[in-house]
Amino acid sequence: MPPQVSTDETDELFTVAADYLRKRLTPELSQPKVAIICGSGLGGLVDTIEETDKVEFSYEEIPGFVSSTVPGHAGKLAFGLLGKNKMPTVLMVGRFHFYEGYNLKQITFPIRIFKLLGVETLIVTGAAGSLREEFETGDIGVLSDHISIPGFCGVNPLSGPNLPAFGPRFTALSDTYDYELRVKAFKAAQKLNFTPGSIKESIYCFAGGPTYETRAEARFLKSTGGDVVGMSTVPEIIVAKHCGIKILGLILVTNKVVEKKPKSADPMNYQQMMNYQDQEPVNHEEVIALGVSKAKDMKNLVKTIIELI
Ligand SMILES: O=P(O)(O)O[C@@H]1C[C@H](O)[C@@H](CO)O1
Ligand SMILES: Nc1nc2[nH]cnc2c(=O)[nH]1
Repeated sequence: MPPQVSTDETDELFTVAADYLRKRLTPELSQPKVAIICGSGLGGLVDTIEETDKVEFSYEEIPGFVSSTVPGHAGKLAFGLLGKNKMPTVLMVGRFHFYEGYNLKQITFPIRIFKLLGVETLIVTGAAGSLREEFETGDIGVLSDHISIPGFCGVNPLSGPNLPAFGPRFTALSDTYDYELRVKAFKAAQKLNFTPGSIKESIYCFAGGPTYETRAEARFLKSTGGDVVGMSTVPEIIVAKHCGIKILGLILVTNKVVEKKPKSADPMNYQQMMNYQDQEPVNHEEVIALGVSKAKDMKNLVKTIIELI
């Protein structure tokens, strides 16, 4: 397991990164109010910013940032004005994942930079597998809560020395997902005439990845009360909550998690055992393709939510 505490994590490092960006932006763009993290296949969200307004930085050039290594995650920060209300916004086009070998401090480093730049609202997007019959591929989940499986084992981005400049040692997560923002998400979907039922409140299970679930793990996750499962989102959300940023989580259901089992399997019945195997394994290409095909809906949704803020 990668080390949990990066030795170079100090208030100073965050300040260096924030100053680096501030110095290269106009006053209007250097104080974003909203930050958006784009999940797998959802990098197209950056097109919601007018080309003329946009200023981009590759992750490699920003002090303290690591690089995106996953296909479908471009690896750049884009600043611009978004929507009719010209909201100053910063987008992370591509995120970092635990399974890339980064520790949770590295993954969540950008969140505290956003805080220093003045961000008040974080919209986290991502791809996830559905654990429930009623969650179809292509549906959008508005996160109402999460279950962090690594968190139960002490794998938490806030472990190690606390940075009091950002928040307290102990952080309550019972009201992590902002109610008003969730209402705005549903209002925006209504305004955009989304098919009723295609956007639902969801509980996100965070699993470390990079493996997708075994059938038994899928059944276990389902029994925990989770609706969808993914390999990201929660670390960033925990750090944002710690430093007092309001949070909205939007998840695109890219696949059904494989978990089917026969009701009464007879191990000697060849035909029944074949049925047991009839669900196709999930793959990342399928996850990205679904993200790209629903990018327009996600873009419109995010833009409309921001116009309601
Ligand atoms: O970054 P997100 O959470 O959108 O990406 C999901 C989780 C894995 O990175 C990948 C699995 O296909 O999609
Ligand atoms: N763990 C997990 N992450 C995903 N991301 C997209 N689909 C899935 C999935 O089925 N399982």
